[in-house]
Amino acid sequence: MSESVAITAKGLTKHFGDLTAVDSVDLEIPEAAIYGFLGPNGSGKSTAIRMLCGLLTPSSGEVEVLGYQVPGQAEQVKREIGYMTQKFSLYEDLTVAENLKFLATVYGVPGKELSKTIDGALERYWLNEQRHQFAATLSGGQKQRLALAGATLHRPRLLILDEPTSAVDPQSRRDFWDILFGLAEDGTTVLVSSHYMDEAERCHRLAILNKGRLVAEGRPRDLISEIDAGVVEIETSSPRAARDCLEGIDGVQSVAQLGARLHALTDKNLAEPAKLIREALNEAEVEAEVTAVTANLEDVFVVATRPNRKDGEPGHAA
Ligand SMILES: Nc1ncnc2c1ncn2[C@@H]1O[C@H](COP(=O)(O)OP(=O)(O)OP(=O)(O)O)[C@@H](O)[C@H]1O
Repeated sequence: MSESVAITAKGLTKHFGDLTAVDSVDLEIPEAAIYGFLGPNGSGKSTAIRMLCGLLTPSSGEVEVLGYQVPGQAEQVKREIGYMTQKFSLYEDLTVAENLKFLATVYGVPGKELSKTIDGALERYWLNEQRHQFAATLSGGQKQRLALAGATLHRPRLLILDEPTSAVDPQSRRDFWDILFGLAEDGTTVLVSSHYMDEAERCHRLAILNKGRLVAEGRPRDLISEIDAGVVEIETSSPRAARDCLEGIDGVQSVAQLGARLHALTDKNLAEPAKLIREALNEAEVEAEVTAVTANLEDVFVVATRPNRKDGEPGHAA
């Protein structure tokens, strides 16, 4: 990954009437990085991304993208970006190759480069065998690769992906990410919003937003190692009783269900968090296996987006 900066934002803010959708966000996004935006529904991810690439005018704040000032030079930026949303927006009654040809023409790819561009895209996105197939008949993963091929035909320096893999199976999601890593290696900066932790974990860097504010930022492994909490895993056949018993105990910040297990997030300064939890469960006669564990990204997310009990504001984990 190169160390140059692709995007700098200072005090980025967007109001919609009385609502502050994005609130004084400062960001520095490295060039050729896959940069993730994670946050609950309505936390401002899409609004922030759209402002960062010049598609939406900020209420206040400054953004520099690929050397251009936004919003002043937003038109120049638009030529450098590729945009793909979760909704499949290509023509279902055209073949794969016809869809790409249409898009290449819209992007102004010169006639003599057309077939080379399309052949290159079919190769890169593993769609050669489907080139004469109607888009409507493609699998979810193939449609998604076609959408990505379409969004990158003009070789954008910045690629925006809004929840790109919400409709595909895990294998297709892995394949898709392999392609993204290839694009980043070739120098493309990728902004991706997601609800999936496994997807967020693959990003080079992450911004976690909550109620429009940046509440954590960094490399996933650093966010995990610097988490402002202890994590205790609880395996029990009575998760509800365990939660009821633990919530509200001094030193326990929150209890969240992760798959079949519970994760209790405890104050970081507790000497023996597992002992505290074990004793509380024993006293309440809830049978459970209790172990102190290393945090994962979901724990980071819970800590970063939890309401701060004292003032009702989001907690700051960064
Ligand atoms: N054009 C708009 N007019 C009014 N309010 C808007 C507009 N666009 C977004 N909002 C509001 O701004 C807030 C942030 O929305 P945004 O779509 O950026 O969140 P998000 O984190 O991307 O959400 P999701 O994960 O659900 O896509 C929400 O409360 C949303 O309703």
